[in-house]
Amino acid sequence: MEQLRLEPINNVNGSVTLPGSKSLSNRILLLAALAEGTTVVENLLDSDDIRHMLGALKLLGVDVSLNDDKTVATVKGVGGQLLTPSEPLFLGNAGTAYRPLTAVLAAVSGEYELIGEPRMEERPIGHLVDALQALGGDVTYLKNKDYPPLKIVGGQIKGGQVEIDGSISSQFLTALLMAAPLFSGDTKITIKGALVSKPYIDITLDVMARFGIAVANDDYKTFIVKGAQQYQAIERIMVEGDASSASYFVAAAAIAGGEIEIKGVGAKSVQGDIGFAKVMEQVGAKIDWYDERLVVHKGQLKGVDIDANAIPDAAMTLATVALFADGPTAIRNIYNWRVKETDRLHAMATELRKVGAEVVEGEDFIEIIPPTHFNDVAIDTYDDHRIAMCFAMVAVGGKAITINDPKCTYKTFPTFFKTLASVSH
Ligand SMILES: O=C(O)C1=C[C@@H](OP(=O)(O)O)[C@@H](O)[C@H](O)C1
Ligand SMILES: C=C(OP(=O)(O)O)C(=O)O
Repeated sequence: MEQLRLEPINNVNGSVTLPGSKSLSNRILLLAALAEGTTVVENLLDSDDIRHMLGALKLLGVDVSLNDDKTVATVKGVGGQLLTPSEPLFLGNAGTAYRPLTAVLAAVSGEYELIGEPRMEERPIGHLVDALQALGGDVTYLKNKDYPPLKIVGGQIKGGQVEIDGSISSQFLTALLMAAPLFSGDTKITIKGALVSKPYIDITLDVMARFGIAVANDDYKTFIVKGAQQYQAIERIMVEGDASSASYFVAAAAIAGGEIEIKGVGAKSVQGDIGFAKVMEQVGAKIDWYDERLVVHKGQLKGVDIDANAIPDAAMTLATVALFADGPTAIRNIYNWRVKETDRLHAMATELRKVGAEVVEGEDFIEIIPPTHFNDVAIDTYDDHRIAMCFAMVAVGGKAITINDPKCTYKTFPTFFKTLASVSH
């Protein structure tokens, strides 16, 4: 297994340009593919999750051409007419590809098999399949009920009234919303239970609006989408920098600045994970806010007790910032950490303890008491990009650490360690 040794970093300083947002890149690619007309996508993320969406679109007959560094895509929209692919669509462990494609392919004519990595077969999708089946969609499980892989015979959905459970993943509602304009009739979606990760629905509604589809949103409880509509291409669309990826540099500057300028997200971001920067202000970071960038300086860091339901991805970064805070940190309302790339609650608790922290792992929360002594250990990353990136913060805090399988960062941020090195002194 590959390992990356990180020696203690004394100071971070400089400027970072973020790669494009994963959540925006995959939404924009899918809607551009379905649209009438050609869309040019700029600042596209080049990472595994996007590669899986691009691979699927190719097999579905969509013409997408990329520039040399794969950050500009020209997508020739097919106006909702996709091909039946010659082989199953392999979607890796990319939730932002698997879930939206499930709903969209249930809505358009054709036969499809959606497969993924072994971990994808452990990530639930039953709430989405229940809703699609209730609407008359032909979606069946190829192995275990409620989990991928799936077989879909598309083109059966007329719309109507449907409930969807929002308590495990917002991606199910995102998927249904994105597919609903393709149903033959209007759809009224009612949320059952709590809606987790709510800001991701704002990203979905924003991207749909940019491609010409309005959704009536009654306080995130019901959504009405008109049927038999076409997405309309956008001549040029720029993907914002990734706000979840920004979290590592916000944290690094707060722990060891210097000062880091982070270009690509700021006060005007459509991504909920920008909220992490607000949490870091509570922790003690000093942040200057601009529309599309942040400048972050070191602060005296203190423990906080927060509800992180709205920022599940970025909140993982807080768990390693907590190692350098005065006093304990609690991160609450994060049950769905358990159904992402790995059981993140258990994995984070295990690795934080290895470093020397005292940790309480609750069913839906984690509490971290900073170490009195840091152990120089090798961090297992569980094929989870965010665990690898979070634990780099140990080196930023001046303690040596080894990261096992560092290339797991390729899921969303292949250049992460290089970018961190560029601001490390
Ligand atoms: O819609 C999206 O782009 C995402 C939604 C979130 O998932 P959940 O809604 O499952 O929490 C987030 O964790 C994921 O990385 C991306
Ligand atoms: C949960 C994540 O990914 P996915 O889009 O596969 O759900 C993530 O990137 O942290």
